[in-house]
Amino acid sequence: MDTGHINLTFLGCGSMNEAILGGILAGGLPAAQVSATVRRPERAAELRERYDGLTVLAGNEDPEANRTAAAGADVVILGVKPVGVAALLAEIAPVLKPGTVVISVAAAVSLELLEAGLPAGQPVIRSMPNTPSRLGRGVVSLSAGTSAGEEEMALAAELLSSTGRVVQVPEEQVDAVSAVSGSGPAYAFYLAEAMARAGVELGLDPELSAILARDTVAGAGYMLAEPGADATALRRAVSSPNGTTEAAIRSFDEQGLPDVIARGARAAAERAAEITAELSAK
Ligand SMILES: NC(=O)C1=CN([C@@H]2O[C@H](COP(=O)(O)OP(=O)(O)OC[C@H]3O[C@@H](n4cnc5c(N)ncnc54)[C@H](O)[C@@H]3O)[C@@H](O)[C@H]2O)C=CC1
Ligand SMILES: O=C(O)[C@@H]1CCC=N1
Repeated sequence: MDTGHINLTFLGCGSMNEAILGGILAGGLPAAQVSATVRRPERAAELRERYDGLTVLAGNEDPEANRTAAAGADVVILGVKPVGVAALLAEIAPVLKPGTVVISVAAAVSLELLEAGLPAGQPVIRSMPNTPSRLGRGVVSLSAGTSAGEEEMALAAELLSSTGRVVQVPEEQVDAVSAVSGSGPAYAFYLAEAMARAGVELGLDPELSAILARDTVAGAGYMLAEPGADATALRRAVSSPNGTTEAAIRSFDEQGLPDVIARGARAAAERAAEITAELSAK
């Protein structure tokens, strides 16, 4: 798939869309082919400063920003909060080219809602990325809308491949993907925070403990990223029989930590379903 002449635009460019933008530019798509819209001019200036050659339009000073960016695009990536998606679609629907591929990264926003806000036949893809995309270490799922065929899915996969791994899932699984990999980086950061606090309780200097925790979670992440890595085998390699690690893991198991994590992920998926229901009731 040739992305050589693709014009790509990011509508809304906060944490998630900037992470994708960063990954795609680092992957070699020329900034001249990419644009982004934001609300505040200060945020636009920040992005222009950070990404040389990127066109950034700010809605607060140019009410046509989203329409201008969307009208010229072959692919648009919607990166606003779920509650803002319908209004954004209403804004851009009249100016989109018929073949423009609309990708939404919004959690809980169904393909049905996306398609209802766009002209019939517009190719739409629902995706669930995560923030390590910025480093090319993300994982993103794609689910095809009714008018997104193999060609559009291949184009989206090709564009997003520089952000990390791309998987295809049926839409019914997106909330589960979100609960594992969409929110997942926050779980890993939460673990690092908890480990740092544990070190302080054991008498370490807070700054040192934060460094130990951060570098350890990052180092473990690098090991997991190696080809063929297996989390269970890697964990066992740290755990000497009857040693210190085993004592910690036994304590985690006795306290039901795997269940705690499963219940947390379930809460994330349930919240996604709740937001979907809230949005469809509007
Ligand atoms: N943050 C994450 O790790 C992930 C977020 N997502 C999804 O990504 C979407 C964005 O989330 P975040 O980046 O975290 O939020 P964010 O608040 O950092 O970014 C949203 C951005 O959109 C801008 N914006 C809002 N309305 C706009 C409009 N009409 N025109 C132009 N810009 C507009 C806001 O000013 C803001 O900068 C959400 O729908 C979320 O569900 C999905 C996966 C992971
Ligand atoms: O917290 C959220 O709602 C979004 C979706 C997945 C990660 N962040």
